Amino acid sequence: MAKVRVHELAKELGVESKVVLAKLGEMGEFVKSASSTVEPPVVKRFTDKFGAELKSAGDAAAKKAAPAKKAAPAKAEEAPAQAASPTSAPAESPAAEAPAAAVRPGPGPRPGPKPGPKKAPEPAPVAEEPAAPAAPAASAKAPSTAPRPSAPEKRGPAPSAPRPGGGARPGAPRPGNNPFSSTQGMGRRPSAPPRGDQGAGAGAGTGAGTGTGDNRPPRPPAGREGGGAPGRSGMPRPNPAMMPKSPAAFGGGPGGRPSGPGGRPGPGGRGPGGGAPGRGGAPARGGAGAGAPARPGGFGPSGGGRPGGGRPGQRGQTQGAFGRPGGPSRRGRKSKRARRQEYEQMQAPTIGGVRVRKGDGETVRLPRGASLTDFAERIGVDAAALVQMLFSLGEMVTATESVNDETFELLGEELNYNVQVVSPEDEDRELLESFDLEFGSDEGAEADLAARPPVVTVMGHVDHGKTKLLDALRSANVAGKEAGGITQHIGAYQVSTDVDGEDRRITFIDTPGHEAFTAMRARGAQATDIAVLVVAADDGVMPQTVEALNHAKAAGVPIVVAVNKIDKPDSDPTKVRGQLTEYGLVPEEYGGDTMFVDVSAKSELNLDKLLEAIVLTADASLDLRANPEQDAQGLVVEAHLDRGRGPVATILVQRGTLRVGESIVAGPAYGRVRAMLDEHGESVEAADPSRPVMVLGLTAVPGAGQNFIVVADDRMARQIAEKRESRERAAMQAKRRVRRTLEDFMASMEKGESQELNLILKGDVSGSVEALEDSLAKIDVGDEVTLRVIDRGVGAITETNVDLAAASDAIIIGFNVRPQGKATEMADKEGVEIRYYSVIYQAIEEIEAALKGMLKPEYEEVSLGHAEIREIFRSSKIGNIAGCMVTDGVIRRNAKARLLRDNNVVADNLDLSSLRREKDDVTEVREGFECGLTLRGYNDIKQGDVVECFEMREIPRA
Ligand SMILES: Nc1nc2c(ncn2[C@@H]2O[C@H](COP(=O)(O)OP(=O)(O)OP(=O)(O)O)[C@@H](O)[C@H]2O)c(=O)[nH]1
Repeated sequence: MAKVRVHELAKELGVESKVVLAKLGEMGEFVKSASSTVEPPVVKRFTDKFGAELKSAGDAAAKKAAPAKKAAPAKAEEAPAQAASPTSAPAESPAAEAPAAAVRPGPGPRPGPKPGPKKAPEPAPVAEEPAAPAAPAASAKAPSTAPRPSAPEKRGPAPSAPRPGGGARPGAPRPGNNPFSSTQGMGRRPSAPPRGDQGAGAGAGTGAGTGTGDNRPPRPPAGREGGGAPGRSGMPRPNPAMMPKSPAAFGGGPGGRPSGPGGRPGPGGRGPGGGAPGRGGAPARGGAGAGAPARPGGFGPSGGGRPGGGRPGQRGQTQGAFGRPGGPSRRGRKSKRARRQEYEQMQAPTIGGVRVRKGDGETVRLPRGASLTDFAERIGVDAAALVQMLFSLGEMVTATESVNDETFELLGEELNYNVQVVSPEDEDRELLESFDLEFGSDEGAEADLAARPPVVTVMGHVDHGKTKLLDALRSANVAGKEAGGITQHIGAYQVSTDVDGEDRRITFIDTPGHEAFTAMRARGAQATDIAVLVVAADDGVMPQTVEALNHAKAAGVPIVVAVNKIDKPDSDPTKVRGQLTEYGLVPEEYGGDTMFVDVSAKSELNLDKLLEAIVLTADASLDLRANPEQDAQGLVVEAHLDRGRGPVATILVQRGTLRVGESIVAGPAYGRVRAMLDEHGESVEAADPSRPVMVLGLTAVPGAGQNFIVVADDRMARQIAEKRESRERAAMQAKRRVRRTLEDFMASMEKGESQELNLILKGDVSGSVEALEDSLAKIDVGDEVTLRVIDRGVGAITETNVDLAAASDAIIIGFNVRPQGKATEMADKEGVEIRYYSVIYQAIEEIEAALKGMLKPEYEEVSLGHAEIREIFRSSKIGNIAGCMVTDGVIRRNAKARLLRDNNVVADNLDLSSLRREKDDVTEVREGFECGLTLRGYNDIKQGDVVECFEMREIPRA
């Protein structure tokens, strides 16, 4: 299904584009204008939702217009019919025939000559004269001038001929019938009915039709022709704002270029008829055609032969004749718009010196990362006004920059809109919905659900043995099952265990630590069914034990406690039980409901008991079932870029079955599953619920915790992925933008600097990059220094990274990755620093130190001592020398000093420039000693004054 433009959709439903735009807006679709395209799924949703409603509204509107439409043709047809009736005067017959024929233009050409000769002889000689000229005319022109109501025969011949522009018959402008018009198109405007309408009205009176009226806005005076007005009266008046900007907007259709006949009509010159609401093009032509015989020397198709020159009525059609661009003059419209704006402005309140129209508290939904321009479009104001408004509110934001949620909230409050920034999850759900997809729930009924293995995450304090335990569980299992199998770390694995004679599988997420767990949860993804809390029996409950426990509890995940290292002599499993009881984890043996298993990862002790406890806990507190038959869905556990295999992602199937060859979209990555491997490196054809597999074939590296979903085809996958990517980018920009108020800006300008550390993070797996970024975000060094991660990614450090770093003064942090190609060389040349790490904490520590190094030093005053001035020696060379007694502390040369008189500071921040004991220059003099000193540039000292000596010392940053 091809994309559809808004106006096409509107036409289909018979409503105005703005109605469709408004409805789309209600649906949360962000469509700019009538010419914007709408994705097929959105169209479907739209028509499902509003189709019926709008269609009926559209029909109603059409019906309203219809009577007028129908009335005219009816009248017209009636008239000829009457005319043709035997009761009519014979003289009228020929003329009457012509219109009759014209009503059905198809046979048009025939009737002309036919009735002509046939009936002409019959009528009385009186009739012969006028009829004769009419007949040929009819035969030649009837088709084009088709609509000729009763007027002609009444008015008779030539003089009134042009008038009958009455041609204004809707059916008249039949394609290809006008021998004079080369431009006369085949139903170029399917909107013939309105034209007919107008024509019917306008033409009736003005004949002048001139077709020229086409693009004109309504001109009330046009109604002067009398006929025009009635014809139009039944119609909605075209809104100037809705008028196309150029004739081209009409598709150059008959309306756009009155063409042919219109060109020649002498009568056409009477333009006003054309004043009829523009589209009267067709009928006008009719009129013109009628006029043709009178003025055969037109310009032909170029139309507007003498379109009244600069008359407004003529615009839009002058091109051919005068070589002027045929576009409508904008003067009139502009002033109208300006007037409207002025009016609106008058009603608009002033905020910070800017007039912006306020809302009525209506809800405006914006995607995260939207810009002021997006917001301005939704509420129909000028983006520049919003920029200015924000500026006055202390925020400096450009119109196209992504704006953060708080700023939108602020704006919403000021302007009385309920701004809803759609959360990424909601946005994603809506995105999938637009493709008729839903993530997160099983399809089908209860009966379709089948039991699935529990998914387990191992958490606990540092060094309590998480990794060791995961390794032990895996190798013990592998050893038992497939001796010799080479296990690979793919981020998750499955083991099986025998519980009550039943073979039960358990899936372990192989990235220990609650960082991975929380990172997933932060994305709204919950992969974990059960948490194994590892506590070393020799160490007991530690801070991270509690943290992990809280995370699991917050996620509502049942906990199994693995009391580890029981092989150690100083282990005390009982103590661990006691400690955890305080945190609400009461062992079963104490009457609680938490299973505690004493294990030793090192000696592989009680591992089977731990597995059993997991299965039993799952059975007792969880209903782990999923539909294995549907299209697969799940989560990305880990992903990285493999040199040989390209992007590789370990995914966990949560429901459905994933098969090789299926199209999937995982976060912003998509592709077709080329191959699937399990933790033993064996290829897998199908992965059922709770099964972790490594998937090859994606186009990019998705992030840990992002969801994946099987879709119908690659195209859909790509569309979803692209949308996600652009949204992610926008959201990232919004997040990255440091919220900087005007005050901040001023302050940093005053300081003459602003300190910012830009980083580019590269890591081997997405999990580590995310963990690093999250941890960096938590470094708090106050407001003076900001840390910005300007780019992050998985894979080697490339020249592009160096390029970006050079351009933005950034440092590149490589975590378990090396540079690629000439990246190092380039970095040296560009002066870009690349730092390599393999331990996260080290990276964080160093960056924190760097940030602190960027802080301006802070000083504190440290009092050194006091000296009382006992005597003053005056020297012409060096000024007044104070003879002092150090009363406490020390007096140090080059230190700072202040002068106190009766305990009041009389001079501050003086420099103690020289210090002597006896005749020797000294650096310091201690309490109880006499000394002579001078204060640089200060001579106003008196006996009894006290010199306080102090130093400014840098305060070490915490
Ligand atoms: N004696 C004994 N030592 C163990 C046992 N389990 C783990 N260890 C040791 O404890 C240390 C830490 O084990 P890891 O598995 O690395 O601990 P971890 O919790 O994964 O540590 P982080 O990854 O730093 O959070 C290692 O030296 C292990 O050999 C055990 O059951 N008994």
